[in-house]
Amino acid sequence: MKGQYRAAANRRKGLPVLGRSPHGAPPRMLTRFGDLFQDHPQPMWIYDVDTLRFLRVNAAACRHYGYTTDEFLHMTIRDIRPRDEHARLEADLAATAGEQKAPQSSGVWTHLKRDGTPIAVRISSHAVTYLGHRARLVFALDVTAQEATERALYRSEQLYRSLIDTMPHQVYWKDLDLQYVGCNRVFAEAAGLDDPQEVVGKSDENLIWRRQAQRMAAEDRIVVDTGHPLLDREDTLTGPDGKQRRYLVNKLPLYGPEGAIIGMLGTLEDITSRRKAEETLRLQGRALDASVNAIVITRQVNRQDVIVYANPAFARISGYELAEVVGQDCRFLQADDRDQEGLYLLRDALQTNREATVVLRNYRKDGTLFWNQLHIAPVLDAGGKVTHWVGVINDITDTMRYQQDLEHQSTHDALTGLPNRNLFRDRLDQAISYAARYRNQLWVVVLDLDNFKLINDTLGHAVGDSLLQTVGERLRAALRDSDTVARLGGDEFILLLLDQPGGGLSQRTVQTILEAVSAPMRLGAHDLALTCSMGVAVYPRDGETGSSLFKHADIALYRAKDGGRNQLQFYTEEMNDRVTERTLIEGHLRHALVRNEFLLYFQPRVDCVSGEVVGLEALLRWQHPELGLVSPVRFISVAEETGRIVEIGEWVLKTACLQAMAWQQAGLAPVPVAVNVSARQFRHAAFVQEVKDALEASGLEPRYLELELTESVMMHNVDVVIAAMSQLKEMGICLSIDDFGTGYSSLNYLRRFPIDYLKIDQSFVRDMLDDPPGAAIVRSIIALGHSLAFRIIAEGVETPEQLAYLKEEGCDEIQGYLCSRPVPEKEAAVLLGSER
Ligand SMILES: Nc1nc2c(ncn2[C@@H]2O[C@@H]3COP(=O)(O)O[C@H]4[C@@H](O)[C@H](n5cnc6c(=O)[nH]c(N)nc65)O[C@@H]4COP(=O)(O)O[C@H]3[C@H]2O)c(=O)[nH]1
Repeated sequence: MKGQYRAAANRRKGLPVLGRSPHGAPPRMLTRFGDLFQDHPQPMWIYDVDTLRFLRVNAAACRHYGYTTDEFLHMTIRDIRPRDEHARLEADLAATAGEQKAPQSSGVWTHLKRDGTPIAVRISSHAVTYLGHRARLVFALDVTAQEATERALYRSEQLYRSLIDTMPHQVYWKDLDLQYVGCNRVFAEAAGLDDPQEVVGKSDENLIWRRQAQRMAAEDRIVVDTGHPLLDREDTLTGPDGKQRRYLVNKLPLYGPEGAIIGMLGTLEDITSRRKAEETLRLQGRALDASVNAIVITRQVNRQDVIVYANPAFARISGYELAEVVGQDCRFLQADDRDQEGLYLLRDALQTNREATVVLRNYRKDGTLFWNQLHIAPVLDAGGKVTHWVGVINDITDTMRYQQDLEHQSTHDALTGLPNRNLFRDRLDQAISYAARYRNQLWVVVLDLDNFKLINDTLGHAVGDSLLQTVGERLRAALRDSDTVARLGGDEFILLLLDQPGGGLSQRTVQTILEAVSAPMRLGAHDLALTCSMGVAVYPRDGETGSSLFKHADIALYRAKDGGRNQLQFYTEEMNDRVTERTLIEGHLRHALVRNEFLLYFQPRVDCVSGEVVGLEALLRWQHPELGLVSPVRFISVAEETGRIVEIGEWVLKTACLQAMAWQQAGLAPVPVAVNVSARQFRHAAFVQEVKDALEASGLEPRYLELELTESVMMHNVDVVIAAMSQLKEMGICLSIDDFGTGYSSLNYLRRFPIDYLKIDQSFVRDMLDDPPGAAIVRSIIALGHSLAFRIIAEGVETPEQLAYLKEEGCDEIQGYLCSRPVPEKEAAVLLGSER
């Protein structure tokens, strides 16, 4: 009873109830044990192996865990464990399920105090039977603090190890014998070792850089002996691949806890790539500096492209000192010249981060222009973002100047510097579209210098050239800035006159130009008075396109020249008709010879004194099936222009000779036949031979052939002409100058030519009786002609009064309607027959 009471009391006190003695009284030993259990400073408890319920806990357990004994006795050993340890607990319980009596350690566990604080507890236990329960007595040693220290120590060691290992540099440490005590992973790798531990106990002689070992040892020795560190020294060492690598070496003394040097710590930084990169940078920098192209690097700052670098070539090209431009926006290079196509392209490239090449007008510090072919390229960072722009400036001023020169040459006349035909056409086309929009007029004036060829041939090309230059300058000066004067080539100029508000176009405008050209000019030793002929076509009346205005002005010019030069002609529709007719004639003329459409008429020449027929002039006629009998006035000039006159002339020569011979053979009076020879025909190389052939073929004696040449024949290649004339003269052929007075040969000039007759042009004869100066000209031609021993023939004599006057003035022969019109061969034969 007493024992039962005591057990109950003990239970109430939380004392262990270890079972009863077989006699029912609590054994003394248990009581002692109970005290020991209860008072033990280490937490202890007994739990039921089947229910896991606490059966007894000691005071230290209550203190440590914060539960009362009662609370413990209502709990299981699961309740003092965090959830995540439950599985481990079950596994442990299963493993210790046997009735091992021996104490068992089951390691360190996490328990929870009543307030939830986790603690690390080392558990050891052994099986007991407690009050009939299968139970375990548990000793719980709180190792939380110890664990924390160990963990911290472990972590610190780990940290230190990983710190050293993650360092990009090689780290090693040696003892006083200069043997390696440790190193990091990088060092081990560089030394060709698999693990840092392998270095321990080794010296440099055992490692791959053994050749440099002695030198390294000497350095190390200084550090450990003197305590002086060796800092930032560059060295070349053998790398794991056997290649030489560049290192930055640091060596420091290592001190022990007592402050004595116990070894040394070394670091090696592999700077091979850095040095290579530096070398590359140095070379690139040098290349930038030495580049002939200016190079600029910019960076965007506040939406401005600010220069951060410019090379010396930039300073040379731009004239700016580098210090002046760094920090500046590149815009200053364009000054105020902002409206440039290149700038728009540049802006676009900058906005879209594209490379681009543009041409810009830039200005040097001194304000002079230079053409810049700029290539820009973005510089990207590792993330692909544009950080800078590189600009390569190429000074293409010379190229541009050359291009401009070429362009100028292709659009301007080299001699006068005036626009040429191409540029004129451009301007004309532009002016037409402007005039069309504003309903304005514009005038196209083709201008041709009269007798320029004569001046050029007689005074030389140098005089001719300066004459053209002077005319060019005068024309330019006579025109307004808005007008254009261009040189078409030779002595032909073309003007484009614009109708301007307050300055309308009038004949007076063109008259001013005419006067500007004809003002006397002195070229070297020569005083010249020049005249010109002009043809005008007016937009829109005479044409709405450049080419029609061109063509019509040209037609008008022809008319001006035809009309006796030194005049101005406005284009008319009728002129176009003439051109149309020329085209028609030209077409038909092609077939005239082969179709045998030519024939000759003859006009007698009569001696003024005797009244006898002293010669016949052969005059060409063209009998065309559609055009009828075509006058030579209509077709000779066309034949001359097309060159067809050569073969036609040859036909005339042959036919005239044959006819003259036929008349002679028919017993008619043998008189010379005069044949007209055009300048172009005469210049033909085979002309003299053709004459010989015609005489031979007909059998006509040369003295019965006369050749009528115009003054123009004598204006070119004078020596060649004289030589040909002399040959003809030697053959016995007579030569005459036709239409004398209309050309520009002076009588003095004529002296050089072997001529027999001068034929006074009919225009003088026609007017001489009504026009005293005309009569004076006729008189002087006769007088001067005679003084040079020429015979004088007057052409176009129609009236007895004219004949009387001419006779009185001593004219030798006449030709004209007064005697006879040109007549066909049969009628001519009659005239000759009547002479007999
Ligand atoms: N008003 C007027 N006219 C008169 C009178 N007497 C003669 N005529 C015309 O005056 C022209 C004289 O010939 P030309 O001065 O050599 O002028 C010639 C000559 O330069 C050229 N021509 C004619 N035949 C030939 C030829 O075979 N070869 C070359 N190259 N030219 C030719 O054509 C020109 C014109 O020839 P045609 O029409 O035959 O015109 C002829 C003749 O019909 C007159 O009293 N009054």
